[in-house]
Amino acid sequence: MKAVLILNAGSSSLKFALFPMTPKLADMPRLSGQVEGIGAEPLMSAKDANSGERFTEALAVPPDTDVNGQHRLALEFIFAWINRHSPGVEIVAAGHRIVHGGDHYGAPVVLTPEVVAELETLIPLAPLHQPHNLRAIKSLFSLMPDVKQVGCFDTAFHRTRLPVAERFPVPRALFNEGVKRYGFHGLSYEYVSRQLPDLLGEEKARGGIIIAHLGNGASMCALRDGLSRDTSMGFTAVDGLMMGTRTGSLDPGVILHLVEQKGMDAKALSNLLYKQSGLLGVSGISQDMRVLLESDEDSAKEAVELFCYRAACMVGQLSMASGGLEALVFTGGIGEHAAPIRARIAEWLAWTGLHLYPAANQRHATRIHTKDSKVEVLVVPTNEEWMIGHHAVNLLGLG
Ligand SMILES: Nc1ncnc2c1ncn2[C@@H]1O[C@H](COP(=O)(O)OP(=O)(O)O)[C@@H](O)[C@H]1O
Ligand SMILES: CC(=O)OP(=O)(O)O
Ligand SMILES: [Mg+2]
Repeated sequence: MKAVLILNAGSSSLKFALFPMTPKLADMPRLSGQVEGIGAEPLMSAKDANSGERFTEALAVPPDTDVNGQHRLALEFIFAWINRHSPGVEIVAAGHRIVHGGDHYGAPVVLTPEVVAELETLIPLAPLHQPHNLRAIKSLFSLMPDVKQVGCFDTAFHRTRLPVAERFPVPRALFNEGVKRYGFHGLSYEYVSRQLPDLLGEEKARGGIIIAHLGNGASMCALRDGLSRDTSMGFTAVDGLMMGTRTGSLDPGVILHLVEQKGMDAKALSNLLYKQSGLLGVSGISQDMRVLLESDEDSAKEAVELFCYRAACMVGQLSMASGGLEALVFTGGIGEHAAPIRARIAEWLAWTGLHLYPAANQRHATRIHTKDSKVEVLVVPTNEEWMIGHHAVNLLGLG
């Protein structure tokens, strides 16, 4: 059997899928799974669709292994598992999520060592993702030198954003050097937006839509005519919404204060903004929404409330770019699975006439709004892996 291997390195997870080519890309993967909790307690869960076997195992991580080391272990663990579960499978292509494509890459690309070298220059703009994305590609160069690899960019979907949504109010010279708003989670938005005509009808799907991708990394995208018009993340994936460990938007004066009054250098700041803040920083307990929702601590409740408030504010802000709000769509680990978070965000938005139907929300139904809600509210599981596979097969002319 021929198959396409997909690797999707997120900030706290490494997801994989092996899609059969039968002869075009299958809808469902033969093997799929992820190591989640990278940086905390990595746990591998995977599924073999052929045998129906499900597999879960905590990774043995030597003490003091940093996030990079944990991502490396996760990759080795996944390769070994795929090897054991894919006798008779011929991998004919591989597809990767690459978080930052910079100014140069606006569409999927066949990966060569030269392309990877160029993408390495963007590591400072996506320190939680780009190194892991590129490590997976380089590992496959040596493990499967004959297999063509395709890179798909999180930034690409936002190329249609409004020109005004591209700029920061900084001197022109910086904009010309590439200091601009790119946006991320584009593969997720592309996958989810493709489902909307079926779910909402063609006409409504062309209207003002906001997709909320709430995972360990979180962002929102304003769409009109099915295209990205603006998004909450900017130059880097630390902007916008509050996240698992990232601040999201922050008064730049806070950074000046930390440098001038506390003598923090770039490394310390990066650590604070990307790794010590967000849900983890405010709660002092965990970056994992599941843990916070179960906690009775006031600090956990405060972190959850701040997450929801800032998410609701962003819906208000982005409704400008989408020219109204016909539908709000939840996706990502939190968006798909955390009913209390969807409910609290909806409460803040009640003034718009948006109302959830609690029982539908509780069971994570596709449509979770009441009959009289002025805004449709959907839960649509994302599938970045399928989207990457689709692009890889098209670009390589395999399907
Ligand atoms: N049942 C659940 N309830 C609340 N939060 C959940 C649930 N399942 C997953 N999550 C949250 O989803 C996050 C991971 O989202 P995901 O989109 O997979 O992450 P990544 O950003 O690494 O791709 C976890 O950190 C966890 O907080
Ligand atoms: C761009 C980004 O934040 O990705 P993730 O949610 O996978 O961390
Ligand atoms: Mg993700």
